[in-house]
Amino acid sequence: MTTPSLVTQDLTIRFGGHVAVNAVSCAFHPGELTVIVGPNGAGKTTFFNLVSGQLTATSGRVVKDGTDITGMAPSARARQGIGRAFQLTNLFPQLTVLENIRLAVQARSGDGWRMLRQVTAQRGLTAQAETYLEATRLTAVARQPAAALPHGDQRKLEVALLMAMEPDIYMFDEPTAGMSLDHAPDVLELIAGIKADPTKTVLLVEHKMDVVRALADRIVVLHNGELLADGPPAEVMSSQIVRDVYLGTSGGAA
Ligand SMILES: Nc1ncnc2c1ncn2[C@@H]1O[C@H](COP(=O)(O)OP(=O)(O)OP(=O)(O)O)[C@@H](O)[C@H]1O
Repeated sequence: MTTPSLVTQDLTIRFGGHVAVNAVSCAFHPGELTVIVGPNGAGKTTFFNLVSGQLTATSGRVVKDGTDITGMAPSARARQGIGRAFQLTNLFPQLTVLENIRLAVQARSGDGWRMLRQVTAQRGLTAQAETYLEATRLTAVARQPAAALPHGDQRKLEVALLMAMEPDIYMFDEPTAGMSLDHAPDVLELIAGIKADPTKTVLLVEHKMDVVRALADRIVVLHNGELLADGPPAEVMSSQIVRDVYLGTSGGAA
């Protein structure tokens, strides 16, 4: 077993009297894709927010490659290699697809938003951006404004932006939500490609059981903010407690 890249220790957050994530201890490893499932309100998105920094834990810790990142802002966590796909919020809608990806490459390369750069360096950025365009099969729409893309291509662009940041930890929250059936396989293939890289750790929140079956190396089940089960997909999905509280309460899940 590899050393975990990401560990949560007794991770907890309270909203008033409500404990949305309750003492969740979990370790995530490079080369492994973990799907986090659970009924509505189980705490999945809140758990993600605690890892990526949108929320700060009431108690417990988040540790990335041995560094305690619990108190860090989202931008500092991103610099530590935590990458989370957000719908649309990272896009500049009036800029083209290529320009959006180029900005992400530039941000990661440490040049920030500096405009005056040498032509050769600019070309290097464009060449890198083009590799992510090709990887996400967006080359044909490279010159279109991001805002003009159909929903499915916008989701692919979100994956391209995330890849351009070259994180160690990829976090996807329902990556095919709202996508048509013909676009979803492209995004799932992209995520499968990322998980094939033994240096990358992938966390996925997902409701669709066909997506879980296609991608999961491991399943973590949250219920009422607590870790209910954690293990290989076949073991977790056949466990009686999971069938009772999760599959039993979520009619569309099976
Ligand atoms: N900022 C907040 N203030 C108060 N309560 C919150 C807040 N964020 C989340 N909660 C509560 O925490 C619980 C967990 O919510 P969360 O969105 O994490 O669940 P989820 O498993 O992602 O659900 P879904 O599958 O419906 O997206 C819910 O009861 C929710 O109402």
